[in-house]
Amino acid sequence: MTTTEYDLIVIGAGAIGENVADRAVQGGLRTALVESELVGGECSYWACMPSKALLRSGAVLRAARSVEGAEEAVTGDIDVSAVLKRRNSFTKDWKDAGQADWVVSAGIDLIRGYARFIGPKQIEVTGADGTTTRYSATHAIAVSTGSAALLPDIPGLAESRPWTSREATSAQSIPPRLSIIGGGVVAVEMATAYATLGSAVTLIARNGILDTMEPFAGEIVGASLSDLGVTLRLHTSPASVDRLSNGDVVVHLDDGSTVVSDELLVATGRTPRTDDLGLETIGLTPGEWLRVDDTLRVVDDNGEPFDGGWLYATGDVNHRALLTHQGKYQARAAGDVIAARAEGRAVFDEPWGAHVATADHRAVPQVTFSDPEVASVGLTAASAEKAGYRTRVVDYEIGNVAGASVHADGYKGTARMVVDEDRRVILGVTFVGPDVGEMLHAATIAVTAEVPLDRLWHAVPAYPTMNEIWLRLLETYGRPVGA
Ligand SMILES: Cc1cc2nc3c(=O)[nH]c(=O)nc-3n(C[C@H](O)[C@H](O)[C@H](O)COP(=O)(O)OP(=O)(O)OC[C@H]3O[C@@H](n4cnc5c(N)ncnc54)[C@H](O)[C@@H]3O)c2cc1C
Ligand SMILES: NC(=O)c1ccc[n+]([C@@H]2O[C@H](COP(=O)([O-])OP(=O)(O)OC[C@H]3O[C@@H](n4cnc5c(N)ncnc54)[C@H](O)[C@@H]3O)[C@@H](O)[C@H]2O)c1
Repeated sequence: MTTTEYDLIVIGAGAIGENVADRAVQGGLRTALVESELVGGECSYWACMPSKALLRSGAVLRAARSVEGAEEAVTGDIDVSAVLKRRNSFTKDWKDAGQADWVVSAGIDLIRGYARFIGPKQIEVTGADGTTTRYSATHAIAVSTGSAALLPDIPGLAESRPWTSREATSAQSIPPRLSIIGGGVVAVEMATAYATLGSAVTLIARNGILDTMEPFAGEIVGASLSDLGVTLRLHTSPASVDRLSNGDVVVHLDDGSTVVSDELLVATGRTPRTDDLGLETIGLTPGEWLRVDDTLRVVDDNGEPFDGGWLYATGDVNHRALLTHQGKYQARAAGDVIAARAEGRAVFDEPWGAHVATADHRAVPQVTFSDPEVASVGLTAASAEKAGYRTRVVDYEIGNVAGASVHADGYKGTARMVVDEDRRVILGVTFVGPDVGEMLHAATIAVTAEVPLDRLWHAVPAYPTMNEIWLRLLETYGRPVGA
């Protein structure tokens, strides 16, 4: 069998793999990108975009209903079929011709099929018709195979044909009753979407809601899910699941009660897509996340580049931050550093250098598109304390800001800033409230650039915008008035 050679092979053409390949080509490398399903990956077809499209119409409707004068103009209900049609347009009806065209136009060789390692720097790709072809890389292989929904080991669950995020984001009709296991981001967003679109939703969350975020985020979002009609079953776990002959799904909870629905969505986290990648042929363990250094090189148990440093992993599969924007940030660094190393150019791998993903450790922004939204970056108060910082926590009600009171009648929201008292810089910010997602980037800049609080006073927010929350947080923190 002949083997075709490339400088770099990227496995997985999700948002992250595409960007690794693009940067490497721009850096002068002959690059192949292998994809077994749809070019664009999970984010375009079964995650970010369709989920946000399912949520947006309801968010706009609620926003109009929260402003007197506009409220009176809202005379009808949400148009479910129009929402689903709009969602389908974002996923291009699950066809990837446009994204595949972009890959080719970027100078990347697109290889359709399922890739498996057959040895160091070597892969075999199985096409849809079962034929296999072999490829080798002179410099590097980057694994960008993403993650899949994790099905917990609950008796009867797998047999009851549960939905994962894929079915929840691509459903063409709304089940009358939907139960959801999980209290994280997927569970909360899909509970919001499906309750708005007419399902009777029950959310089963063993640890409460959004439990890795600031506690007030889960409290506010939980209360608003209840207002939307979602039944919350918190601090209880599913013991077993049955799919009855009439199609109903029954979740038996560990408190002895049951939840019956038409569909059951499992939203309990992710598992790496490394189980069938031939990792055993290169000395790695199938099914594990691929641990990397800050230049996205896979590392061995001692933290050293694995097998001399030809293997990279970017995006969900390295488990640093399971978010598209953060994976793409890694991809830019990885594509550039692979090209720099291959061409013998300078490598900038010091913290915050051009070839590292330092922000993964310190400043990961995330917006949860619940109602209200949760926008956060950096450390929570609890995680900052755990990390050993001497902190001060400043809270402020966003509704007291003039811009928020104009934005929506009775605006309710909370902001928190976590300050490193030794350096007087911000470690983390969380905003909860309608439309706070669009305010997050200022916080990301403040945390990433470690802008001193004294200088932040000079970043004047425009009046009357909700960004005046910054001024209120600083005033609450206090400013030295001089001796
Ligand atoms: C419901 C949901 C909503 C989300 N919403 C957001 C959001 O709003 N914002 C955000 O930032 N993040 C969001 N995320 C997270 C985001 O979707 C992921 O972080 C992102 O998709 C990861 O991209 P990736 O390229 O690493 O993996 P993927 O997008 O999974 O791409 C991996 C690609 O590799 C291919 N592949 C796998 N194995 C092989 C193989 N052996 N050979 C060839 N090809 C292979 C797959 O087919 C796939 O196309 C959401 C996730 C979910 C589940
Ligand atoms: N807007 C966004 O940025 C966005 C939206 C959706 C998803 N995502 C990303 O996708 C990833 C996956 O989201 P997710 O919500 O599936 O995971 P998650 O880790 O956010 O939440 C998992 C939830 O499942 C619960 N859980 C775990 N095991 C369980 C079990 N055996 N029984 C009962 N409950 C169990 C956990 O307590 C938690 O509430 C996240 O890391 C997130 O970054 C991002």
